[in-house]
Amino acid sequence: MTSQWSAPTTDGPVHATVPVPGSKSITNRALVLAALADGPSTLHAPLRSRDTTLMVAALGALGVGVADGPDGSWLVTPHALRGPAAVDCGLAGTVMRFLPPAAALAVGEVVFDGDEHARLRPMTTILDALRALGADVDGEALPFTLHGKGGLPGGEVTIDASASSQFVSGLLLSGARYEGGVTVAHRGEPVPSLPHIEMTTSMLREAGVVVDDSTPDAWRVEPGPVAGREWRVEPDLSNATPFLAAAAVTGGEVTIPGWPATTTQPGGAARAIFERFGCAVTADERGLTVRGPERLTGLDIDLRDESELTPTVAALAALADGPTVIRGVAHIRGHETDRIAALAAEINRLGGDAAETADGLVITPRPLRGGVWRAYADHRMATAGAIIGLVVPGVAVDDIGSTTKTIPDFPGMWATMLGAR
Ligand SMILES: O=C(O)C1=C[C@@H](OP(=O)(O)O)[C@@H](O)[C@H](O)C1
Ligand SMILES: C=C(OP(=O)(O)O)C(=O)O
Repeated sequence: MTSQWSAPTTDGPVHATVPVPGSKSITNRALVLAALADGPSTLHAPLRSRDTTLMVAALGALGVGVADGPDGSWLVTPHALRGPAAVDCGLAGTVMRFLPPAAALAVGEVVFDGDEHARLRPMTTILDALRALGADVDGEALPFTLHGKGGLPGGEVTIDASASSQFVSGLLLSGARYEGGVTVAHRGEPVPSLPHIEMTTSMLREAGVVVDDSTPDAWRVEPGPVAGREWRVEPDLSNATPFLAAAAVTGGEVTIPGWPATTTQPGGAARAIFERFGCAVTADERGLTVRGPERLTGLDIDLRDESELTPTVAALAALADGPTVIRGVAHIRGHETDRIAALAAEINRLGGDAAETADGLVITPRPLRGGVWRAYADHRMATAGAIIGLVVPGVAVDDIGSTTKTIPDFPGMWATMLGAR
């Protein structure tokens, strides 16, 4: 179901404190690790959105117990994974890439499918890797079927992970439960979104798993138990960026409470990125605060490590004072939609000047006009449209419902933020 939304325009600086829900990436890793653990786990402040409830439903279908705690937490009781089961991945990369390596441990058949666009997202690399590690898989992309044998030999595999870091993360998350553990080597163009692999290795270590990542482009997970534990989920720093952008484009001030002092989330790079656009950024006991400048500076930026920030950066760039070059994100053509093509098309539709390059965009600011901003079912395209709509009257986002992928109530949060000034 799609839902057109008139993006609110503000006639003054936005001033607000905006608590943001938990990290999608941490929540879905914690769920998988909790499902594979040797005892119960609790996830405190998990994200409850489409991507994470799909993960919970899938684990439930495989026999894992996930119950609601009294305070919004999730209580996970592991169980030997079993089919037959059907897994709906929606459009979630973390479900389609993190769950098959776990489901390969199940007894019985597990069928995976997802949204129409999910069927186009790259999967062959991880399915071939699972075959090389001993799994029996029919298919090259969604939909596909895993014939689980109750365990997996594991061992060494070489893959080209240049299309997604999630291929590496997915194999590592379940690797401790394979008989020989797993060694993943990458050969090819650079792996994108490397902080997300650090998030994986760091969470594995928190669960007591032995990981060796001392060699670039190679990761070793020793076989052994995964500990059940208490997981505390940080706020989603990438989802914080549209709200921080509201301060940036209106010369206002937005604070995100609970911003961690250190993090493996690539959204942590938002601090430096907003500074480069000319914003003042401070971190104190209230959280992270961005103050918008009179005019945003255009910049030349490589977003390979934090590629999921590209839609926010592109929206800021379209409203800046000088041209911006975004580099290093060729692989985001395989995200929820082809984000390079989508951003260029939508900025240009509103009268802007955005040109696609092989690995990014060149955006030259021009006065923008209202019109329909298409989201392509992509939550971050939708929030990019909301940012532009703040200062360009008459922008309507065609599918604001897509934001439920990782934010339960984006329109409500946006309205509360605007009402606070
Ligand atoms: O592991 C994760 O949680 C993610 C890894 C990244 O994927 P890519 O490596 O495909 O960019 C990121 O863009 C995505 O939003 C979440
Ligand atoms: C690329 C993204 O999501 P996914 O986890 O579905 O890959 C994203 O959230 O920007």
